[in-house]
Amino acid sequence: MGIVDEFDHVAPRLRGKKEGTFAYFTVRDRWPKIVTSLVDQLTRKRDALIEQHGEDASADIADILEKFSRLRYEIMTDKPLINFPESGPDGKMWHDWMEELKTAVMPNDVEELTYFKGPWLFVECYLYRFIYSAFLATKKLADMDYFEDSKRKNFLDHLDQVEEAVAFLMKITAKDSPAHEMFGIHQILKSSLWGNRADMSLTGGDDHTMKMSSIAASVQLKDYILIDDVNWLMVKVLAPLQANPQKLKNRRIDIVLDNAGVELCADLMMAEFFLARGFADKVVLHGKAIPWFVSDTTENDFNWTVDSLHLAGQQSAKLGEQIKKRVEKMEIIYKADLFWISPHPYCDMQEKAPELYEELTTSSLVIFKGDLNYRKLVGDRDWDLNTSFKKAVRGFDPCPILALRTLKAETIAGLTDDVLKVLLEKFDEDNSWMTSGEYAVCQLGGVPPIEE
Ligand SMILES: O=P(O)(O)OC[C@H]1O[C@](O)(CO)[C@@H](O)[C@@H]1O
Repeated sequence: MGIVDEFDHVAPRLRGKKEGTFAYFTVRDRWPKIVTSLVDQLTRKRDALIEQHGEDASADIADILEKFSRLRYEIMTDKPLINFPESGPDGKMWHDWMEELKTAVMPNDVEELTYFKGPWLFVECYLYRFIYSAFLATKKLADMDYFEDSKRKNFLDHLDQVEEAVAFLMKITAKDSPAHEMFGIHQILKSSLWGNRADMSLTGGDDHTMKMSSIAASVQLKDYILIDDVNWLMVKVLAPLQANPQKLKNRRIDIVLDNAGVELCADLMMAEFFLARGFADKVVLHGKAIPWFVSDTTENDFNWTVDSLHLAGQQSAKLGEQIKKRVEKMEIIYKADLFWISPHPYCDMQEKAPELYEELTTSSLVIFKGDLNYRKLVGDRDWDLNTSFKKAVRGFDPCPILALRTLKAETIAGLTDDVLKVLLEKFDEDNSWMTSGEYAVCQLGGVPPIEE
């Protein structure tokens, strides 16, 4: 049903207008802060950019700064979203989606599509697309990744942690390793999960350094995982994949990436683990086509990270070489479908991006990394906390899906009564556990429950 849906009454979409919520705080404080930090960066880099690109860059910067100062004002005064120029591969689509949303979802009040009143997920994606359009309209800075510095710094700040985690991976994937075939799955998946703690959009691009390696976190932070379906995943998906009774040669696992930096390193480790331990013949990594949500992975980040792994140490250097070989042999493939930078929940994928959906049906497992992907899985709605995950994804099941997410938004589904009781005792009315990034889920969908 697209953006228009008949299920709206089931659970309302999150919106920034409700005071006291994280969405409200995000629109009021976090978005202006992210825009301000871009302004600071451009001002700081002005001379260097002019030296690199010539005098045209000066006018480009002035133009962007002017647009950003208007953007900040419009966010803070809750103005209606305006169409940006229909440029870029998805410019026309954005135009249509905004019209669709204004006329269909909010038919009685066109004015409602404002920064605070519009659906939080839609408006937040719009914000990052607006920022991109400001650069895209320039003569010299259209290709600039304005979030690059913080992404690279995040990687460089975690070199020791990356090397420690990769050393574990190398040990369990070595040809002569005595480790049982299933050994390491919990650590590798949870290392990828906890890598998601270190994202930079929560802090508006400021430092967010992980003190321990993601592998150490996988062991030490067990109690912070509110839903842990990894055993179920092993039984229902990974064991049959590894046994491969039909001797298939095209077993495929997909990872829908989230942040560059330390999280991407853990995701690359996970891809290598699946290939080296015989769970898949091919791993497809899905990244973003443009700079997105501050720290999301683009193709450039992927290539840079693989090329830079050697900076972390010897084991990481080996991993980097191994990944390059796998990319050449097309055992690891990087893709960036435009759907991942659209504002749609994943229940709309079949309608909005049928080819991508079809492609995912050929996969044995799609792993969705991070908070934004989770918000899109459950439609960014205010579900009752014990609503089943199956209900919240509203029919999205191209194949088994696994969400590896640390909680940074007030939406979640599938909590058991026992977990809810513990949370209630610890936090009472305080919702901070939903947004602090301290808690996490490893949640499986698209396969029958274990007891069936
Ligand atoms: O990198 P992640 O895990 O997708 O998180 C993105 C962050 O931005 C948000 O979308 C809110 O601005 C949160 O959901 C989350 O804090």
